[in-house]
Amino acid sequence: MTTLGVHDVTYRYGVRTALDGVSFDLDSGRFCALLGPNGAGKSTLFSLMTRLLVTDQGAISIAGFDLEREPRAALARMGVVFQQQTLDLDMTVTQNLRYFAALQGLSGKRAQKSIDAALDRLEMRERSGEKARALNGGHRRRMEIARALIHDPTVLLLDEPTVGLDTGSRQAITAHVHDLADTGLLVFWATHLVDEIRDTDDVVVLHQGKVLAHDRARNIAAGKPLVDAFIAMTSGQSEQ
Ligand SMILES: Nc1ncnc2c1ncn2[C@@H]1O[C@H](COP(=O)(O)OP(=O)(O)OP(=O)(O)O)[C@@H](O)[C@H]1O
Repeated sequence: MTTLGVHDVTYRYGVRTALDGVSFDLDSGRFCALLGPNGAGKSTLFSLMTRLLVTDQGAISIAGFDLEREPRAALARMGVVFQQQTLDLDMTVTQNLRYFAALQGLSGKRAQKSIDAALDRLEMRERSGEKARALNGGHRRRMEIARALIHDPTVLLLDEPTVGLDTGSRQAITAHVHDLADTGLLVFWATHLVDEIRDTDDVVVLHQGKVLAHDRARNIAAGKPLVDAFIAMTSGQSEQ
């Protein structure tokens, strides 16, 4: 069964077409990069998947639930890390996570068990008593990923999660999230940074609102560095 299905999705901001007939299906246990240059439509697609935006053109399904017809069930199967940081810096790591767990209807021992498991997955347990403000950018991001996992989602969406991080933190987060895919989660990771993608990852290349390619990274690269294939695909096409 398709874990994340996007079928013929179109979205316009007034006269500007941000997404134009976008379709792809993704399976569990995979890391899939949504790769596109600035303005490709990545954030618009994420906003549609999280229902910050809605469209009547096309359909999105998550873990078998249609986002339009069964939004609660669909959204409950998804964990999201937005591009902008969304932590309360004056609360500790655990307090931030407990607050989010409560929003998801988890409390008491059940919440604590989920919080501990999520912290362990991101190697953040020993930082749990620290205020978010005391953490560096990389650890704040890990905490946001831990938070997105508390309700045990099927799909983890991350919108350019390494923006603003130093090289070491970027590499650590990218590696952690690849490990999550190995545990059976579908990870859908928007980026314009080709070096975050491994040969064995799936890639959806988005440009000017259209899917240019959907395949394993090594197939898209076709024996060249992926960055060369990406530049060749996305250059030489006029802006809308
Ligand atoms: N609120 C808006 N009003 C009008 N046009 C918009 C709006 N938001 C985005 N767009 C346009 O829609 C297109 C897709 O933008 P989007 O932000 O989804 O791309 P992106 O791939 O996420 O880019 P970035 O990497 O820069 O965030 C762009 O042409 C952008 O200018």
